[in-house]
Amino acid sequence: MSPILTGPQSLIPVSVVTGFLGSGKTTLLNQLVQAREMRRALVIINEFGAISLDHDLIARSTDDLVVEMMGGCLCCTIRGDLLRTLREAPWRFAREGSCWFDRVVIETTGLADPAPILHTLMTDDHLTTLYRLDGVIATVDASTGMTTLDAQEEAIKQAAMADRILLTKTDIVSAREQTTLESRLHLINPAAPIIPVTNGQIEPAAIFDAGLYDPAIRSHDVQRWLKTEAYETEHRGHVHGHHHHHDVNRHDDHIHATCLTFDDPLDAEGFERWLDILTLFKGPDILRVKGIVNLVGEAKPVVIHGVQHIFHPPVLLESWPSEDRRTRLVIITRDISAEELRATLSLLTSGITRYDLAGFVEDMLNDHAPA
Ligand SMILES: Nc1nc2c(ncn2[C@@H]2O[C@H](COP(=O)(O)OP(=O)(O)OP(=O)(O)O)[C@@H](O)[C@H]2O)c(=O)[nH]1
Repeated sequence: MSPILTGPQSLIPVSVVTGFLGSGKTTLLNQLVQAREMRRALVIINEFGAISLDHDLIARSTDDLVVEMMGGCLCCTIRGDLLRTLREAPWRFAREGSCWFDRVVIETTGLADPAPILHTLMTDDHLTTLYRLDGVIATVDASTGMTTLDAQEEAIKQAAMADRILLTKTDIVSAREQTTLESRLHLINPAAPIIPVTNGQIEPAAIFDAGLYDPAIRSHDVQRWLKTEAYETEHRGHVHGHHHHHDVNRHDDHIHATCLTFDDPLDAEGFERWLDILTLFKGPDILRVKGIVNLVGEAKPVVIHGVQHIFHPPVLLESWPSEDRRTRLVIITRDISAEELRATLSLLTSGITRYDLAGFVEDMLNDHAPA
């Protein structure tokens, strides 16, 4: 390599896109990958839970630049999957003997604590000879951001560590709600510009090439988190926040993902009723519903997105992304067990009786009754 190309600028920039469940990371990536600046980007997606849908949902034209990682929560597998993927990528994706990509974008899971990810990117001996951390981008959902910041520490960390905060879904909140959330975000992270973004539409220049990530200009909390991470890595192995475990569907004692598949097409009415009742009674604890659905009488697949109490308009895809025509749902819940969720599935069957429904509603209410 010519000396002119050595130094930090010759390293491949890595951007980390973080943001809580359903806050619009994939929507943003789907827009970004269309941009000229992203032609030679390697995109690494990680998803929480055993069934992966993002890979099917990301723009088809980008197939060969998307690498997907499975196996659970990215903050836990950092030592394994991500590290290995990044180390191997230059030769695994070499074309005619040289590294083919000139940028890496990593989408974290919505539950990822960014600290261990950033720590690894900044300190791993091998990675720092290949890559430089360009920037951390956090998406914050304007419609559910406040409740999320109240309930989930991960969301605060994500916003605090970002160089840029992208405030998504401002199209569905009032100006007042937006301002209140912006003020709170500004307190959490005074250094990051807050950029409103609708449906992922933003110029890549506005978020890339932020310069070397510099924790020194981040808040004291961020420095403390990064230091804690360094300490824990050195002294105790990788332990942070939640228990280490091998169940890919579990994040901590409260949050876990349930994956449901249905071989036969679903009745639209029953399906809708089931979703309605779930959100009505369990709304705040249904953190995320994501799925590709095969409905009776509809040849095209329907993609559904729920984020807490908000159900986004379903989208009809032009065609099935693969041979797999089954309905696949991922439901991420807080303090609702997979068994409880499965028990609600009787609502999906069309021949439901009033009695069943009443019983179900009663069960839900009892669950919420004070002990
Ligand atoms: N109205 C509106 N909806 C949006 C906007 N951005 C994203 N959405 C919708 O929000 C839902 C979730 O978006 P995703 O991009 O899948 O969110 P995500 O952060 O990738 O979700 P996870 O990977 O599950 O954490 C989808 O239905 C999107 O269409 C926006 O700016 N406005």
